[in-house]
Amino acid sequence: MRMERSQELFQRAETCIPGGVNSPVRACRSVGAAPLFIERAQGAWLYDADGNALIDYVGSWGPMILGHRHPVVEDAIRRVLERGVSFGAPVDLEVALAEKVISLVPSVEMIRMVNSGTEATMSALRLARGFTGRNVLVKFDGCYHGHGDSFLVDAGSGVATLNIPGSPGVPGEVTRHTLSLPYNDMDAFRELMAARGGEVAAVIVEPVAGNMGFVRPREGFLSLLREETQKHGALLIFDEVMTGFRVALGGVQGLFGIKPDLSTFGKIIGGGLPVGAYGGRRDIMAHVAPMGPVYQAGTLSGNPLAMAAGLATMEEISRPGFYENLEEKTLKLVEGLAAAAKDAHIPVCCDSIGSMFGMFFTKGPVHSFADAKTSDLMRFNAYYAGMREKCIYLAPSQFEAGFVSMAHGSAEIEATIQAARSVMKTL
Ligand SMILES: Cc1ncc(COP(=O)(O)O)c(C=O)c1O
Ligand SMILES: N[C@H](C=O)CCC(=O)O
Repeated sequence: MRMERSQELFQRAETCIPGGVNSPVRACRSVGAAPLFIERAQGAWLYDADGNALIDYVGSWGPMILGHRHPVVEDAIRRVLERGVSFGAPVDLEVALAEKVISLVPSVEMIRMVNSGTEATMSALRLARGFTGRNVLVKFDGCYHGHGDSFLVDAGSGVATLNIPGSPGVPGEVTRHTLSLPYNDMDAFRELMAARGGEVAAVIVEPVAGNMGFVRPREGFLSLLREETQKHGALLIFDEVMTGFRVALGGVQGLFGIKPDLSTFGKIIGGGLPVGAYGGRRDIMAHVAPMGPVYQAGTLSGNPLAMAAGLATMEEISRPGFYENLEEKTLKLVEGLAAAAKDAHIPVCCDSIGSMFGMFFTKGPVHSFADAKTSDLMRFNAYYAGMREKCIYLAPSQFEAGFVSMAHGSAEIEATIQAARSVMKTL
């Protein structure tokens, strides 16, 4: 694989952007590689600056569920370009997207659009604190809820990848209100709520975790969170920035039939443009300014380009059979990867829900961040390097999930499994 142009661009980037990237995981540091600079994308494929064509399982970290350059999404964006790209005033498209999300997610009665998942979770937490008059936030180790101060305690994604315990610049006065528990540990959660439930403003969770690698909730875990929060007057926030419209049309809450008080979204609802959103019970959302006193605002919030791309994406994924088809592709991929590992006598733990998947290099089982960290990272790094050399583009970290898009056909899935078969033999 040629990399001269990517390397040249990265050297330039390192002189003017911290680490050469605008988000840490992209730098590929933990896998000891240099990032590929992407020139363009089409369907399931990325084309880099050196002309390499790669099968993409990152999908811009989740949004590209239809694949790259879907014609319906592009048409919707083009139509907005003819109207103007930003007005800082209400537009019909924001109402349509709000109505669409509300129609698909029963727990969401009102919703506010923001510009990123980080903004969505920060705003939801402020709202939960404003609504309950309490300060304590309960989260789970290895979950990532964006880079807001309160969430940078035992966090997943880049924080886990770079092995950062917290972050300088985050005041202890803020994080002392954050309590982090092992994911899926029901006894620890019961005990915490029994001791401090009356102080808890919100419990936030990735209802299927994707930022410590892919980890599904144990049976009863999410319903326990629902029962205990209700009992103690705390709000339950499902962070569905990654899982929303990814694992199923109604997100994890639709799949498992649990109604959180608030939910956060991002990624897919923006169709690849910068978007986040938080929504939930009407009586809680009524506290958001200007309807209520909890302040939250945004110059570009509800941006028409992003609303149009999101809305077009949402229409496409609402078509009958969409999720069944996508899940079938993903299962085929995951079964193929597991079989490749088995034949090479390499212990792995593969799993998926909908089109979100993961593979740990451990015999498992993996129920928590501590379990995820038993994965053989040297082996993961070698696997990542081998797959990239074979033009399979995976997230450059064991602590990230993978995504299949509607544009992945059997040829791409089969090529990926064959690449894994040959790489696994070398590990
Ligand atoms: C579950 C979850 N919450 C929040 C975020 C933050 O979103 P963003 O990167 O758009 O700020 C992410 C992704 O980064 C995420 O996966
Ligand atoms: N895991 C993160 C989001 O889901 C990766 C995106 C990023 O931080 O750049």
